[in-house]
Amino acid sequence: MKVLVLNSGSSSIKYQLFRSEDWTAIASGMVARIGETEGEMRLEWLDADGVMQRDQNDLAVPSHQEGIDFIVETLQSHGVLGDVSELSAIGHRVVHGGPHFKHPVIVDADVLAELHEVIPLAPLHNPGHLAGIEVSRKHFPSVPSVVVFDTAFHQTMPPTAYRYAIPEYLYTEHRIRRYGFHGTSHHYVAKRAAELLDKPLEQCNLITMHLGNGASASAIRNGRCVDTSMGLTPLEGLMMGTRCGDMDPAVPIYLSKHLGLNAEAIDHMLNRQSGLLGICGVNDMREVVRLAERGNERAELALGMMTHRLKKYIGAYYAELGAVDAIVFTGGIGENSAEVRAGACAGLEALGIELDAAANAGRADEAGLCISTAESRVQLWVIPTNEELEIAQQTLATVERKRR
Ligand SMILES: Nc1ncnc2c1ncn2[C@@H]1O[C@H](COP(=O)(O)OP(=O)(O)O)[C@@H](O)[C@H]1O
Ligand SMILES: CC(=O)OP(=O)(O)O
Ligand SMILES: [Mg+2]
Repeated sequence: MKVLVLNSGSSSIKYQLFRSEDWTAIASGMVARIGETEGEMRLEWLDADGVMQRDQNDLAVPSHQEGIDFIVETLQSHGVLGDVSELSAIGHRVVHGGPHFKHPVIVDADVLAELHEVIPLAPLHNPGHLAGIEVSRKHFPSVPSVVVFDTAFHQTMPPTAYRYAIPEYLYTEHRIRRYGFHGTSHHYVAKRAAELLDKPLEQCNLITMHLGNGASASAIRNGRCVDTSMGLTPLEGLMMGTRCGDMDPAVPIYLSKHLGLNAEAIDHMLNRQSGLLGICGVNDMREVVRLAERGNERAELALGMMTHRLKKYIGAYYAELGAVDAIVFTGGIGENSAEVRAGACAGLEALGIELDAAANAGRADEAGLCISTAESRVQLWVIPTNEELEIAQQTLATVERKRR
């Protein structure tokens, strides 16, 4: 049997098709630059002889709807999806589950209505997710769709970590609190770290750093999340590609009062024009590092700001946890940028955090890469995330629980 996973982001859709017997990815790919004049489409799949095939083009993809139509049609035209009766379920990443969703659920009319309600809490992400669900229900009306939430793993946080120090009714009536995101990824790498540490997850204290376009850190005590850096929305916490992360909450008030910006303009500025992009004009970390190496001062500052804040969160979460078995780096930046990892760990030797520079220069594959010295009290690991695999496994488990 097969499980298809759609991970629709703000401007891209990543997908993988798994064979559930052994969780082999039999197809994977992405549609990116949705809404731009040139798109980017990549597909890799195993053909009938088990040989990996590739296809790519740069045709424009006007919307998420068309992107998903395109994915399904491409999979079908290459014979990868085959007989629809072989598809057990479709798993969808949903960034914000709001206050209601603590576990994955099978989509029905009530679930769809609740998802529409939480769109304002994740405006960059949730509209794309809904398009994904609607289009896959159109193509495969008989196949259950399951939604897996980024917020779910963080539901174990205590109120001391998830409440904001604002009037109580904002929480009780409006559910304004810290939710946290990238939970599927934090959970996946935490499980992998436990395997690598050779301990049950329930006995591991970890700090996990998911550093992609969006970035967040989590403090994990005995395998459960006790704090995370993102908040009501994915804007709080670390500095990101285009998002500002932490700052004085008076800044938006100042922008409104003294620069005359309305809510829409402030939202756009802080979500899409800030972060690395706001400081040095580019948001791709590869480009930031290249510019910084050539002595570009704005890029040096952007890199320095990002690693300064990573270090602050490592220190804060270390203090919260009291003892830390390992710090895990993942996401496009965490998996690939030795500069960012080195900057985040520099000067933390007194905390028992010792980076091995030669190991840090290596490449992490699925097995994970240990980048701490043998003496380091806290192990440092690079562990590639696989949100799609985690979603596929939770999707199948959800459908099977329903059948029983
Ligand atoms: N070799 C690399 N060195 C540094 N940064 C990288 C490298 N490869 C990818 N990245 C960065 O990873 C980020 C994207 O991360 P990813 O996890 O793929 O994003 P998303 O949040 O969209 O899933 C980009 O900032 C990109 O520059
Ligand atoms: C929640 C979030 O920030 O997701 P992404 O990193 O995919 O943008
Ligand atoms: Mg991501």
